[in-house]
Amino acid sequence: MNFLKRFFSKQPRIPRVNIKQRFELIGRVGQGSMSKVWRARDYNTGKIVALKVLHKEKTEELEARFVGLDKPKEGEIAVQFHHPNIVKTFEHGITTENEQFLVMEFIEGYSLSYLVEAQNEDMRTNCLKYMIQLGEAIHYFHQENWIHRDICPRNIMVDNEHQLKLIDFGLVVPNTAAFLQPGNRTGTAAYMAPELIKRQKTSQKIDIFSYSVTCYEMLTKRLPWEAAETLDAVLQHINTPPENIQKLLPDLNPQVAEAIMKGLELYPQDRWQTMEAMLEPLKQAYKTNRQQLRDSKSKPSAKMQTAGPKTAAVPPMKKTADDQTALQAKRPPHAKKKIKKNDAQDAPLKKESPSKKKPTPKPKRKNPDENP
Ligand SMILES: Nc1ncnc2c1ncn2[C@@H]1O[C@H](COP(=O)(O)OP(=O)(O)OP(=O)(O)O)[C@@H](O)[C@H]1O
Repeated sequence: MNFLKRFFSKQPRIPRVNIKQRFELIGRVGQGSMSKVWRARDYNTGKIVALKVLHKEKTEELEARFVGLDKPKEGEIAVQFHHPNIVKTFEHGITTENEQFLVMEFIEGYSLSYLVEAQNEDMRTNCLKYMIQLGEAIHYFHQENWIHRDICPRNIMVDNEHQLKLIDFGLVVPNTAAFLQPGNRTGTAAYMAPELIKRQKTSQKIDIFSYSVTCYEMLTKRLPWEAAETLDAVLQHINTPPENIQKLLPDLNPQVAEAIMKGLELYPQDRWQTMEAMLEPLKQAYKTNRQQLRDSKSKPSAKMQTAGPKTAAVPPMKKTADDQTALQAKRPPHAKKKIKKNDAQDAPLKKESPSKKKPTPKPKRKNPDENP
């Protein structure tokens, strides 16, 4: 049947690529739940690339959720993005084994999951900058009329130049009426917007919600709710308000705190209406803090006169960053993450991102799939 469909299809035949002939597979990197990713050398160009080969059955399973909607393939979507905070995809195609593959720029760096967990100097220094970069990537996405549907630290990397890059487009859908209809819960449970969990109509505001959860986690190393092991638990936690981030981080710049809390609103109409609008206070906070930092550097006696900006103290950190003053003076006492990030039961298996230095265990899938 599939053969007949393909035979009569008007789509141009895509030439099959023999991966082993075309690429030198230098080593596996990371661990995707939907794919295998290699650091590879492209024999055609001599360049080092990231080669992502999608798992055939899991991809078919995912595509079946969008049956009749003609969802574009991950590679078709990915090659369209041209943004400094989105990984560059050079090429996509089908292997001789009939798997979809993508050829991307290879990012030397870390998974944001690792940085969230490590809360190292890079993270403390650049956290607000990374939040803004991620917001810019999502804003671009939305302007181009897509919904990402899976914003979470696992799908984000930070390169060695401190540039954040969104890397995974497996669940991206067009922002068109057909794809906004209630029903399909695909995504990562702990980051899913309430309307998605409740199988209501969706919009680009589901990304604003996931983005806000991600920012919350970047700052506090924990999620805004108590542990959510299953989708049922997530259903319960969306009925309780998220813990106010300002309570955990009293010295956090209030503009940043309010922006995040508004992004976590239960009802989409109460959230930021656009990513651009949410970015405004974050950028403002960044600017203010740069200015405060400049002022405090240029006036050595200022320290004696005032205690400095309320949000400036970050005692254990090096005081060189432009944006560190926007962040917290101290981490919350219960910063250790208690929450395992699990998949929606009807989503493709999603797990914590591994990182170069700190591989994380695969979460267990607790229940069988629900119908989308
Ligand atoms: N361009 C890249 N450069 C370097 N490493 C990459 C790149 N793309 C992906 N990786 C690595 O491969 C891992 C898996 O990639 P990706 O998230 O795209 O796969 P996936 O199968 O869709 O994952 P999941 O569905 O579990 O989120 C990443 O966490 C990262 O470690």
